[in-house]
Amino acid sequence: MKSQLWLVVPAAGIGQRMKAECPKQYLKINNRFILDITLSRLLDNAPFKGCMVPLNPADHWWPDSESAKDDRIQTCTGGKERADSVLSALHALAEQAEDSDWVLVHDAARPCLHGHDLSNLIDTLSDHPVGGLLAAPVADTLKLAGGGVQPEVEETVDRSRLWRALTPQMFRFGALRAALESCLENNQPVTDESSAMEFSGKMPVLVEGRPDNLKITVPSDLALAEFILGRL
Ligand SMILES: Nc1ccn([C@@H]2O[C@H](COP(=O)(O)OP(=O)(O)OP(=O)(O)O)[C@@H](O)[C@H]2O)c(=O)n1
Ligand SMILES: C[C@](O)(CO)[C@H](O)COP(=O)(O)O
Repeated sequence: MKSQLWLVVPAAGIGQRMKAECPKQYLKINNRFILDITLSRLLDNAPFKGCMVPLNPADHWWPDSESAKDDRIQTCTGGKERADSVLSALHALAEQAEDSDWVLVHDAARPCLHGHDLSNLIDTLSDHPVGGLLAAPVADTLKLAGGGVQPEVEETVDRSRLWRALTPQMFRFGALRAALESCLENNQPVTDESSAMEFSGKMPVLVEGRPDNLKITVPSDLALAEFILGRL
């Protein structure tokens, strides 16, 4: 039987680095919540069986979103860290998904995902035993900072094999769930799904994606995201 494709969009963060009046996923671009833009760009461009969005328990914006009225989308309660929220979503989907199904995880804060990158990731990994992630080769010279209040260069790092991890990241449902459970049980901090799979001994595939798949993180990212979306 063909593996189904599930979508998890972690949206339970508080956007501390954004220093905004609301969590950044509820800031607006062209009068739409960033979360709604992200979800529509995913759900309208790939055949997902279902979508789970972990929300912050204090989230009171969701009922006013377009997505709250979309019956393709379910919600659950997120956790302390992003990995907790993703695992919470996998637990919420456990009755519906098979271990061999694919789950694609994409940050709510990345609304600029290009449809070609989404379909290329899915097509590239569809027969792969492990899965992988969108990523972009590092284009800048990288410096390793020394200690101290005014950081100084300790060394210049060889960037020839360094990539920036993006999202979506796509793995088999059962394997990702087990990998995240193991990391969290062992207090192994992970900031993306690939790290959890790596800790379980796997080697996820790097699928090159557009560097403008921006994660809105700090205030200056908002205008940049608006510009990028205007050109997609
Ligand atoms: N406990 C958390 C933390 C983050 N996220 C989500 O994970 C994505 C990427 O995380 P990040 O950019 O770090 O968002 P925040 O944690 O909100 O940002 P900050 O670290 O500045 O607070 C975001 O869509 C965020 O909503 C989540 O679902 N649950
Ligand atoms: C998942 C991610 O977007 C890949 O780069 C990144 O790790 C999220 O990190 P954050 O600190 O939760 O923003």
